[in-house]
Amino acid sequence: MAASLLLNRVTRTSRSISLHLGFNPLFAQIHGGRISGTLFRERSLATLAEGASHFDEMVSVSQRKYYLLGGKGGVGKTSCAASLAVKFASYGHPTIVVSTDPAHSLSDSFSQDLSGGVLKPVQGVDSPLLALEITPEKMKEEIKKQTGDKSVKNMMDSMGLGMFAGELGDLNLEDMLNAASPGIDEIAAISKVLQFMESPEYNKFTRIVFDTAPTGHTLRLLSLPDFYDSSISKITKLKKKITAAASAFKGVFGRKEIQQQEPPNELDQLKERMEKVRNVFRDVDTTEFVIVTIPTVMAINESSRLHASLRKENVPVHRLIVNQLLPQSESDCKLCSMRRKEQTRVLGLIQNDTELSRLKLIQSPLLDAEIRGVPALKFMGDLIWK
Ligand SMILES: Nc1ncnc2c1ncn2[C@@H]1O[C@H](COP(=O)(O)OP(=O)(O)OP(=O)(O)O)[C@@H](O)[C@H]1O
Repeated sequence: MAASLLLNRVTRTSRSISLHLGFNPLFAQIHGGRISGTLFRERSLATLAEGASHFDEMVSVSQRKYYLLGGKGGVGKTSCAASLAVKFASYGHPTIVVSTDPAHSLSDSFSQDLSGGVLKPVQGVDSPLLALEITPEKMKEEIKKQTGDKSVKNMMDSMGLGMFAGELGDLNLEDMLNAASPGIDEIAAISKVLQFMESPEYNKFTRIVFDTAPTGHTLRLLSLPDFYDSSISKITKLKKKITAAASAFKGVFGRKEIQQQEPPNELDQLKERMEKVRNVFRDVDTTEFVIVTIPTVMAINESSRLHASLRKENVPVHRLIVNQLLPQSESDCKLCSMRRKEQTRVLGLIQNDTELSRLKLIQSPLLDAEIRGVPALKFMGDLIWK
């Protein structure tokens, strides 16, 4: 799309952007020069272009791909995830974008109501693009229904089978589900998404983009499937013991033996879905975690630790977005030039960081307006995903 046409669409449809247009260096760059008396050098664009994302690789495969975007709070995860989803859709991939952050901002980012915990079509995109803001409370209820409302120990006690409860150690599902645990919110969310994925009506969606919660939550998300898996295994083992005990008890009183091979129950299904989550996270052919950061020492350090943890968990990571980079300008205020110097220094730190230097660096400029609405996301997407 011609830059001027895009600019017109942004101006028409995104009030917040158009209010700032006359002062936006990037929009100015697109027009090749002078706006509001400010001249922007051609080399600004050249510098930004160096940090290409190799989007052709991301878009070319027709099989389904999962992209998880994560990083420190407020760095631009939602904006990058939403812009990627819009870009995939505009390249013909039916796409779903899912927020697993309990503090959702997809609706704000798209400037549309996407709340309610159900998949909703995003307006203003040519190909199918659905968005989902996961409602953790709904999902917790669902898990509780599957595992029972009581703690496992209480349940065993009330059944007069307390002697088996030791098998479970300190496991208390109710506490686990009620704890203010973002990891559980996340895993519940992803498990819910997998449920959607299993349904044939969603088969056609070839790109699934996750806007994840800030770093700490996401790391818990990655380790939780294993925790759930072992917990569920314990419960299943216990259930088998109880079934065997009940069977012996009934046998003594001349009742028919309970069949040893039961059909899969809800716990088994939950376990299966946990395994799927774990496998999806680690599958190099289908999944990629994109780290989003900003050019500050603190954010870079956190991103480096995030990458180390993801690597340890065998989660595929190939790209690092450094967002909110100040574009070059000849007429800099003192603050801008000091910040730019600092940002250049931080980019140097990335190059020397043993974790982050392995990644493809994507440089994303700081725009002088909030990125809200599909036209603005398209604009941002064209700068990042190329
Ligand atoms: N490159 C950019 N230029 C200008 N504004 C930006 C840029 N990237 C993000 N923003 C703005 O910064 C704010 C935070 O962005 P966003 O919601 O995408 O971050 P986040 O990492 O998802 O935040 P949270 O951790 O709170 O979910 C938004 O107002 C967004 O429009």
